[in-house]
Amino acid sequence: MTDDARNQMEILAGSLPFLKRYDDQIVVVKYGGHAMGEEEAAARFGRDIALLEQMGVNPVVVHGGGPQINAMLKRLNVQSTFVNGLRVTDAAVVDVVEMVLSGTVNKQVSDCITRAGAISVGISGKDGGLIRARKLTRSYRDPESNIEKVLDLGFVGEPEQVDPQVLELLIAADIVPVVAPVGVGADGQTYNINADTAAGAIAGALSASRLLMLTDVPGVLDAEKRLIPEMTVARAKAGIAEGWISGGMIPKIETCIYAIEQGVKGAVIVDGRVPHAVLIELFTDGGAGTLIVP
Ligand SMILES: Nc1ncnc2c1ncn2[C@@H]1O[C@H](COP(=O)(O)OP(=O)(O)O)[C@@H](O)[C@H]1O
Ligand SMILES: CC(=O)N[C@@H](CCC(=O)OP(=O)(O)O)C(=O)O
Repeated sequence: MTDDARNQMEILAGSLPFLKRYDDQIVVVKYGGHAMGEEEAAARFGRDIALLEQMGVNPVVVHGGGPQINAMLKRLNVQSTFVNGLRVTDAAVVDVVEMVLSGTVNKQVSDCITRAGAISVGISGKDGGLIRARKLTRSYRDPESNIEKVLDLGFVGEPEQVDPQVLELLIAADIVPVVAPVGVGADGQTYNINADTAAGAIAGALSASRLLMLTDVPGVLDAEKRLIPEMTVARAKAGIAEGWISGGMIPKIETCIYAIEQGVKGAVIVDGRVPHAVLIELFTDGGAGTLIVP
């Protein structure tokens, strides 16, 4: 037997405790638009998810697509801006958001997983009554007048109720669900939901054992740009207040805190551009990225 073959078998044998830990467990993977990268990276992600399914883990993918929406808005000459990592979404923007997320991106992601040998079905939060949304209302203190004001983000929604039945049916049939973060209101209005928020709500509703947030940075970085391997909820909140956690990292952190409060055992922010990021996180002792702990 060659050294290579021996090493390979060592790795396989070493994964037994992790296989037991995650056997039949639900792992929600949030696949950020920035993590998607080139074709080869996406194919590799598909193979990792297919491998998890084959190993007896139940992966559920919730994807983003911020950069992909930006590209389409630019092509169509529609303007949009962000406030605290959330896209201000008017009627024209919400149409483009749904088209890109539930269309192109959703199908690309489920196709990557299916081509890697698992069966994957892409749906949006509007399918099967998965995500009932309501308009997100945020208040902020106006620095000039020091008065509390309500921020109007248009058709940005937050999950009001998640009915995981459709996901449970797919999981029971050994199908990997891929979810686009679009929800529908009681009145039939389509809402643009931040993908991190949607992933957290789905992880909570499914009582997932892990929530992995794949993005384009090594994890949460401190004010000196050093990776923080483990962070308490209190430190995360301080980071937002002090400003060294900003932009798209804010909904990620808020989601991890929410998921932990809902009973998800571990919420991690990892660099999705690193080959096999998902497997490293789940099947090694050290893991990767930033683990948020209570
Ligand atoms: N403290 C921080 N640590 C890491 N990234 C941060 C921090 N504060 C802000 N960010 C920003 O958050 C971004 C990740 O959020 P986002 O762009 O929404 O990613 P995704 O598309 O994967 O959801 C990073 O690229 C970085 O620019
Ligand atoms: C309300 C809001 O901001 N929605 C996001 C939905 C996509 C998303 O979250 O994509 P990433 O995970 O790639 O950032 C947006 O319009 O960009």
